[in-house]
Amino acid sequence: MWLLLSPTRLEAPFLRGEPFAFLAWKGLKGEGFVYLETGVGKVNAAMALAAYAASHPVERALLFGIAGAYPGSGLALGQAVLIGEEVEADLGLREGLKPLGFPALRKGGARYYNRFPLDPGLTASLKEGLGLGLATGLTRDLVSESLEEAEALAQRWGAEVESMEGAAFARACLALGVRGAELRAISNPAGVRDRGAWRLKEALTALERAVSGVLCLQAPL
Ligand SMILES: O=C(O)c1cccc(C(=O)CC[C@H]2O[C@@H](n3cnc4c(=O)[nH]cnc43)[C@H](O)[C@@H]2O)c1
Repeated sequence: MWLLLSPTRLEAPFLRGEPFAFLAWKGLKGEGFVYLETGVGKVNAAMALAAYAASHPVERALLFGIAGAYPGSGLALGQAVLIGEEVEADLGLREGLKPLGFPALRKGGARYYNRFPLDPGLTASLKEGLGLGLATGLTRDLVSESLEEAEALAQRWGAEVESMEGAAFARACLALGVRGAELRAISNPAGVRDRGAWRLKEALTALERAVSGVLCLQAPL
């Protein structure tokens, strides 16, 4: 059983199931999955996963949604990618959390500051099963508002994809011991606010294809 999460219902119009309410969230119970609409941003993503996992067994979780692509990423509008690692870029100083001297998370002898891996085994299985590429995600509660800002973030952190939830989900998965993967479809160039340059329809088509593929994969993941 998958726990599927997306920030908005607009990113999951293709999912069919029995509607239900869980605390502050709405969801669907479908064939092989439970879906939760988390709401936008880091706190919503982490809260929805943690609250659900506190009262239900979660075998594996997938966060999916639209995202921006940084300049020079090589990613096309409408392209779906899996995220291997997430950067929480608005935590600590502009240089990150390390200069402050304490990690965001300690787990199994490891210290995590601003970078949080998604589950490597689950991500590798999805990459092979779906034939998708892998990218590094960057997360902030604020979206980039110019190409200059987007370029600087991409350079500073070595990231290709910008979203508002990924790092919070990855970090919550690590903290809770949930196997988690993240799938994004590129809707816009990061830093470009002109909606005429966005390709929402193409991104939603790519999400539908990839999420349907995830639900169809037979091998035990
Ligand atoms: O109005 C704007 O300038 C603007 C710019 C970027 C994103 C938004 C959203 O409302 C999207 C929120 C939603 O989608 C994800 N997303 C999509 N593209 C981006 C992006 O370039 N940077 C960050 N997040 C993006 C995000 O994860 C939210 O869930 C509006």
